[in-house]
Amino acid sequence: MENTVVSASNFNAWFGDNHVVKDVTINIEKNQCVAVMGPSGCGKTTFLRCINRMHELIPGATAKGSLKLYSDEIYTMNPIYVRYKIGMVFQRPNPFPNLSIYDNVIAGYKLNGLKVPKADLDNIVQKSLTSAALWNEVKDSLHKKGTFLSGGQQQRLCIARAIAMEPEVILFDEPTSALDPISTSSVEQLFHELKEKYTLIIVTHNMQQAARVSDKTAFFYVGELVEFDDTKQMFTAPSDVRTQNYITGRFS
Ligand SMILES: Nc1ncnc2c1ncn2[C@@H]1O[C@H](COP(=O)(O)OP(=O)(O)OP(=O)(O)O)[C@@H](O)[C@H]1O
Repeated sequence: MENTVVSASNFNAWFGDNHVVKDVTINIEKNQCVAVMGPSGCGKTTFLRCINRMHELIPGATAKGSLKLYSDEIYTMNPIYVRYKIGMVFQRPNPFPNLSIYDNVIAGYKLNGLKVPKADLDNIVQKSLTSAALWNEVKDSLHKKGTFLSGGQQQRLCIARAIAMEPEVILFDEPTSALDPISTSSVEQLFHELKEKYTLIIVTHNMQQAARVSDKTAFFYVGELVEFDDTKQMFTAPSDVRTQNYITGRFS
């Protein structure tokens, strides 16, 4: 489909013999916010980590099937390039503790030895922090360590770090589960702004959050993608009894 940014077709992933993502087929469209839900251990994070080639960093982890960014097979692309284009934000904010706010934002450039003129880096830092709704709070302390920020600010700094690489897609793995309600709300607000420019895929255990922020929801169960539909539809009239059981709290 013309608007599809990420697509999987009969995609599978394993840890050794443990088959944890089973024949997943999905098309994710540009500028959508997609929530990925399901009980613990059903393969949500593994699927997310396949999308930016992080799964293979674990010894014994393998994958098979088609997974594309636009029309390119992700598993034949350069993994470093994949991780620029498909950024990731983790459960716990993980700014580099020894780097300043400024250097955290441009860490992807520094770590990969990309030579960019200082004026351009200044511009990237300002633009990325602005897009992550953090610029006004940190513009006078760019050279202080990122770890002095609050948890919510640190998470927005990690979002700015992903944005700095000009991604197409940003993956979020339970991005607010370590944050207080106010920080959670500011990150959720940010999702609405970010999807104007990027495609967002968010693993969340929080159904209210999925309902608040996502356009579409994917429901995983024991490694299978059981249902993928408009979030409203999924929460009001799911088509599969397993989804129904999950959203009504019959299993967690
Ligand atoms: N590093 C690893 N090594 C071996 N097995 C793993 C590893 N990470 C996850 N698994 C296994 O893969 C399966 C899927 O795990 P995954 O983390 O993808 O599930 P999840 O749906 O994201 O769970 P949760 O909601 O609890 O985070 C589980 O059986 C888990 O034990």
